[in-house]
Amino acid sequence: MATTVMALAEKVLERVYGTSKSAVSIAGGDSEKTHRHTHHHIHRSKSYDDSDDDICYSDEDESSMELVQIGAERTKNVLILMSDTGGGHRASAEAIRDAFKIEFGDKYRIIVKDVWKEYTGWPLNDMERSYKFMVKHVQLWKVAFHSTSPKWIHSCYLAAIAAYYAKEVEAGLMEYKPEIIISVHPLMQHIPLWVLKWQELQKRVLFVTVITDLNTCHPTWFHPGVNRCYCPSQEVAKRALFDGLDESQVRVFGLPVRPSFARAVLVKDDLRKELEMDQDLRAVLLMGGGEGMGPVKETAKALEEFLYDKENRKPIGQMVVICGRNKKLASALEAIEWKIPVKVRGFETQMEKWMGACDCIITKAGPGTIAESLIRSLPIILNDYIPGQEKGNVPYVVENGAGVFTRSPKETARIVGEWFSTKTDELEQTSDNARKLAQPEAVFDIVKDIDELSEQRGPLANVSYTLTSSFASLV
Ligand SMILES: CCCCCCCC/C=C\CCCCCCCC(=O)OC[C@H](CO[C@@H]1O[C@H](CO)[C@H](O)[C@H](O)[C@H]1O)OC(=O)CCCCCCC/C=C\CCCCCCCC
Ligand SMILES: O=c1ccn([C@@H]2O[C@H](COP(=O)(O)OP(=O)(O)O)[C@@H](O)[C@H]2O)c(=O)[nH]1
Repeated sequence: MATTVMALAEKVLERVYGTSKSAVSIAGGDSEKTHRHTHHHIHRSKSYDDSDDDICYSDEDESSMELVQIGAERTKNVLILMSDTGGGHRASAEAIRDAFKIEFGDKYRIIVKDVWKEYTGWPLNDMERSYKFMVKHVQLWKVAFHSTSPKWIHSCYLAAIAAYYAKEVEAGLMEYKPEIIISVHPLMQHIPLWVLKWQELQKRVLFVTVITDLNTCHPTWFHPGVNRCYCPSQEVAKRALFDGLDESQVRVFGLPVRPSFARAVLVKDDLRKELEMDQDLRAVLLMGGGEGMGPVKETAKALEEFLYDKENRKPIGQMVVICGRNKKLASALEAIEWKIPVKVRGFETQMEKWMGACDCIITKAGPGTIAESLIRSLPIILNDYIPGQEKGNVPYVVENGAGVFTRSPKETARIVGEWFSTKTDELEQTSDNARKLAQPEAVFDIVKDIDELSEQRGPLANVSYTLTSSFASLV
């Protein structure tokens, strides 16, 4: 079945691009099918001299693309492919960018881009909105997630989209002239890898995937054509091997979290002063990912009740609510007169400070927020998860003793109330467990491994593209 679908999809591609002398593959791995094509919209002749490692694509026609290798010492371009479907992909992309800068200074030029959004059309350029809509209607997301899990189904969808947008994606990739491409998104393996193969660049451009889901991730993350697949946990690594990746492709370092979490020395008292919080009361951080999802308002109201000592008419705790990009939620919460100290914030860029100033966190099971909370040793109450990719994050936290799961706002507030009064030992124990699970160095291990891979490739990897304006006009 998969083979038939692939063959059909390739026929479509042939119609779109004509016949090319380069090898074209759509799905990769076992179901990969290669054809010989001549894409007549790029007239080029290739000269490649193995003996001195010179790579040179010169144009038959000056208006074409030229690919020239230059000195080994120059800055290498690294393109990180991401999309703002949720806040986690951008956070991981920025973490990788910052770690490259810290470790290697100017050796690499890092570009973080949603190439789909900038270069393609519907549905690829509208994934943020579609995703937001789908996760609001969770049953719809559940069906979409699970029904696209079989390889033949998602390969077929992606091949059809590739047939339509390959030229645009190619233009996007060429613009940034990457020697290394890092995908931090589940839907950004197949199409770029196929374009690289079509361009005969697969051997020269390093392509790695950094998975940002902790457990039950979608199989589109796993593409056998990658040079490396960085898995944040052993659970994900097992899935990668099961889906056909080779052990030599898989590395497990942890989920990449911004270096400001790993490297900063933060003192709670100083942070509370800086953030104008109460110095003495224990603090709970309440959030719902980059989009402020989940039962945030209901939980805030319940917390107000449980963190207020009615007998003595004084608060026993304070609360910080980070609403992310959910402006409606922020203004609704700001309009409430609270009995306890409450800070309502919008999208915060220094999450490490807010987490460092608090004693526990309530959040939906977003992998980024979980990994960051573990680094800050915050006991976690998970109050929601997106079906599919976030479901497995719940046992990851709960079974490791780093937190609890409950969907009930009242139960959540009761647990926080106890942690702040009669069960402070439990709070500390959970905090210790969280610290043990944290992998603050993951992002540095990932960039060091990428650097090593790139060094191993030697000067062959030092490819530079020259994209002439007339090539651009062809795409
Ligand atoms: C015969 C069966 C028919 C079934 C019909 C299904 C129609 C297909 C429609 C939609 C495709 C759904 C894609 C599912 C793949 C999901 C891969 C995945 O894990 O995506 C997750 C990301 C979001 O990232 C996560 O965010 C989390 C927090 O919110 C958390 O941070 C986590 O770490 C992240 O991984 O989701 C996306 O990016 C989804 C983008 C949705 C695009 C919707 C486009 C719909 C329009 C047309 C369909 C185009 C077909 C796309 C091809 C997809 C092939 C798999
Ligand atoms: O105001 C905010 C809210 C969230 N985040 C970050 O957004 C990411 C959210 O990722 P997660 O995987 O938890 O959930 P998603 O938003 O992808 O659903 C985390 O790194 C958060 O620290 C942020 O920087 N500022």
